[in-house]
Amino acid sequence: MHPIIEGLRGKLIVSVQAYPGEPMRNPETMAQIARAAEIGGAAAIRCQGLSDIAAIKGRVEVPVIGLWKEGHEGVYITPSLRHAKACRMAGADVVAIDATSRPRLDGLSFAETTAAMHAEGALVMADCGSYEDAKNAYDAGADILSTTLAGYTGDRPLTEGPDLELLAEVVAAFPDRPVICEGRVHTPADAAAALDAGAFAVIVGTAITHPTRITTWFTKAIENR
Ligand SMILES: CC(=O)N[C@H](C=O)[C@@H](O)[C@H](O)[C@H](O)COP(=O)(O)O
Repeated sequence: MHPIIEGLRGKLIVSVQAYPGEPMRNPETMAQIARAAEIGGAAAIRCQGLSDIAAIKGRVEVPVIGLWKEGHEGVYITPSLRHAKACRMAGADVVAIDATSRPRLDGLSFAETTAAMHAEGALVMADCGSYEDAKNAYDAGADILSTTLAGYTGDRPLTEGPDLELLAEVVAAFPDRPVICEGRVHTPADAAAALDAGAFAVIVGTAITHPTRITTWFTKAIENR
C-alpha cells in the first residue's frame, strides 16, 4: 500500500469546503480551518477547488485529498480528466473522482480516467454511490474506495447518519482495498461506528467545518422542542 494511504489507517480525515455564495468561501479561510483541523488531529484534509487545494497544501503538513466540483447535476466531483490533472497540479496528494457510471464531461469512463491518473503517478480516491460503483472502482484499480456519494445518486436511501450498510457491504467484498466512510458522519459516535464497521478511515465534513449547517441543527432543535 502506498505510504500516504497507509498513514490514514484508522484515522480521521476532515473535509474543508464552503459552497458557492457562502461567506467562508475563501481559500485563506479554508486554509485556516484546515490547519485548525490538523492541530486537532486530522490525518488528512479533503478539499475542493484549485485555489483551496493550493492554499491548504501550503498550510498543512498532512496529505491533501483534492477534488474540483463543477456543476450540480450528474457528475460534478472532478467530472473530467482535465479536472483531475489540475487537482494534482494544484497540490493534491490524492485526487477524489466521481466513480459512478453516469456520463462524464469528457466522455471517458472512471476506469479510463483512473488509468490516465495512475500513468502520471497519482493516487485516486473513488467517490461511490452504490455497491456497483465500488465494484467498478475496484476493478478500475482505484487506490481508495469511499461511500461519499451514497444517498446522492438515487441508488441508496439518504440515511440520517452514514450509510454503514453500504460501507460494510463494500468492506466485506473488497477486503484488500481501503474503504473510507464519508457522508453524514455527524457525531464522534458515528465516526467510531464507521471504524467498527470496517472503515479504513473516516471523513467528516459538515459537522466540523460548516458552521451555518451546524447552527441550524441547534436552532431547529430549539424550535421543535
Ligand atoms: C455529496 C457531496 O457532494 N459530498 C461532498 C464531497 O466532497 C461534500 O459536500 C461533503 O461535505 C463531504 O463529502 C463530507 O460529507 P459530510 O459533509 O456529510 O460530512
